[in-house]
Amino acid sequence: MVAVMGELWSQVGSIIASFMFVYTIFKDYIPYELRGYLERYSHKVVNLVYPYVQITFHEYTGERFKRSEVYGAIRTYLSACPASSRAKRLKAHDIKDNKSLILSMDDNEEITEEFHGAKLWWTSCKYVTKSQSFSFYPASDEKRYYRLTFHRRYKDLITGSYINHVVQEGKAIAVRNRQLKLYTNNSSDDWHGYKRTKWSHVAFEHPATFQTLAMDPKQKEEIINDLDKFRLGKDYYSKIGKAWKRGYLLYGPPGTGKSTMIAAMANYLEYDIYDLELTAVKDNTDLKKLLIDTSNKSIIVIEDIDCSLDLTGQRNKKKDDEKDEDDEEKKKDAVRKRFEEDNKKSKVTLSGLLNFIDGIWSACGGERLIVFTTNYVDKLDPALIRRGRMDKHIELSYCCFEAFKVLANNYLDIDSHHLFEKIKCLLEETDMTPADVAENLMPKSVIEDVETCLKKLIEALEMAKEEAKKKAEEEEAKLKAEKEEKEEKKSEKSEKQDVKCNGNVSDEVKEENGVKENGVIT
Ligand SMILES: Nc1ncnc2c1ncn2[C@@H]1O[C@H](COP(=O)(O)OP(=O)(O)OP(=O)(O)O)[C@@H](O)[C@H]1O
Repeated sequence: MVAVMGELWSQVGSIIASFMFVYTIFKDYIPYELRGYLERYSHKVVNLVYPYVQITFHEYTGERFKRSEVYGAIRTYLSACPASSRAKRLKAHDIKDNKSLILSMDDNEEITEEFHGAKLWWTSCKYVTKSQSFSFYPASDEKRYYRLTFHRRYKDLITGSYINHVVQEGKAIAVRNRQLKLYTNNSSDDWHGYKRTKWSHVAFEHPATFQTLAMDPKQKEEIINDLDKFRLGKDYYSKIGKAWKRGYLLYGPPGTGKSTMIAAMANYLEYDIYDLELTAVKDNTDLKKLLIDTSNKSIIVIEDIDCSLDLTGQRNKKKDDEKDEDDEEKKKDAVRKRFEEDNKKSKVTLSGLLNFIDGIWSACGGERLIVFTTNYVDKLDPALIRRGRMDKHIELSYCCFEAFKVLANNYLDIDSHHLFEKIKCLLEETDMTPADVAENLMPKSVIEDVETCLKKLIEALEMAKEEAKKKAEEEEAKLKAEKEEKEEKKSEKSEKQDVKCNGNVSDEVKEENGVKENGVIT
C-alpha cells in the first residue's frame, strides 16, 4: 500500500513539474499576440467541459482609488447570510455600538448558497499588486475581490435577479447596522520613500446633538432646515445641474462650539466624518485621491483652515549655500536631504484646494458636506469662501441667554431658576464662550448643587465683566496716550516749520543746533 502511494505521489509530482515546464516555455517563448490567441482557444475548449460561469467583484473599480459600492454591499450581505455561519474562517471587522460583532469571510474562504434552486459559490480572494509587492507594508497594497461561481444554465437567474437581490439586501443591512465612522488621513512612506496618504478610521461616538448644542434657537432651526433640504435634495441638485454637495463655513472665537456642531451634524444626518489634516497631504494629486476615496453620505472637515497651510502655492526656493558645494558626495547628500524635506512638507496649493471643493473630481459621488472651521474668517482668501464654494456661512459666537438655557438643561437638568434673571443681564453685558459657561455649570463634586453651580457662573461672569471693563479702560488710556503723543509731535513739527519760515539762519543743521544748544534761534 505504502509503495503504491509512493508511486502515485511521484507520478503526480512529475505531472506538475511537466506542467510548470510547459507553462514557463509558453510564457517566455510564445509571442504575446500568439499567447492571447492560444488562451482564447484554450478557454473555448475548457468551456466545453467546464460548465461554470465566474463573475468577479473588485473592491476598487475603474481607477484604483474608488471603492466599489457593490463590493461593500456584497460583503455586508455575505456577513449576514445564513450560509456564512458555516464558514470556518471569519474576520471581525466592525462592532456596532459595542453590542454586535459583524463578521465577514476571511481571505480565500468559500461559502455555498442557494437561490431559487440554483447552487452558487462565493469566494473571497486577495492579491498583491506586482509593482508594490516588495513594500514593507503589504497590507496597503492588497487588493480584494469576491468571485461568484455558478452553473451556466442559471446565468439569467443570477445576473437578472440574484445579484440585484444581493446588492439591495446588502445596502439595507448596512443601513440597519450603520456605525458612523470618523476618518483621518495618515501619511506613511512607501518603498521608494515617497509619502502616501490614506484614510484610516475609528467608530464615531460623539454624543453631541442639535438638542444639546447651545446656540440661538432660530439659527439652530435654520441650520437644521438647511441640512434637511440638502439631504432630500438629490433630484433638486440634478435638476439645477449641480453636484450634490454643500459647503459650510463655521467661524467664531475658540470654544464657541464649531467642532461640537460638526458632531451634531454628523449625528443628525448619520453621515461619516472625514477629518482632513491638510498638512499631512503630500500634494494636490494626493488630495484628489483622498477626495475620491471618501464615501457618499459624509462630512469632509478641514478644521482651522486659516492655519492649516500656507496656501500660496509657492514652492520652497533652493538654499543659496548649496551652490558652493563642489564635492560630489556633498551635493548628492544635499539633494537627498532636500528631497526628504520636500517630501515631508505639504505642497497643497490654494488652487488644489479650490479644485478639491468644486472641481470636476468633486462631483464623483454625492451627498457630501464640506465644512471649514476658522477662528479668523478675515484671514481667509475670499476665493476660498465665496458663495457657491462655502454656501452657508455660520457664525458661532459668545453665549447668549437662550444658549445658556440649553447648557443649564444639559448640565443641571433645570429649565428655570430665580438666578436666571441675573445671569441673563450679565450675559448681555459680558462675552463668555459656551465652553466657559459649560465649565462653570459643571458640578465639580457631589456637594455642589444647582444653586452653587449657578452662583459659580455668576461669579465668573462678574469677574469677566470686571476684566473686560479694566481692559477697555486700559485700551482707552493707551489710545489716549497715542493720540496725545501724535498731537505733541504734530505741534513740534509745526513749531519747527514756523522757525524755518521766520528765522534768518540759512543752514538747516545750524538752525537745529541753535535751537538745541540755546533754546533760542540766533
Ligand atoms: N455651542 C455649544 N454647545 C454646547 N457645548 C459647547 C458649545 N460650545 C462649546 N461647547 C463645549 O465646549 C467644548 C469646546 O467646544 P468646541 O471644541 O466645539 O469649540 P470650538 O469652537 O470648535 O473651539 P476651537 O476653535 O478651539 O476648535 C465642547 O466640548 C463642548 O462641551
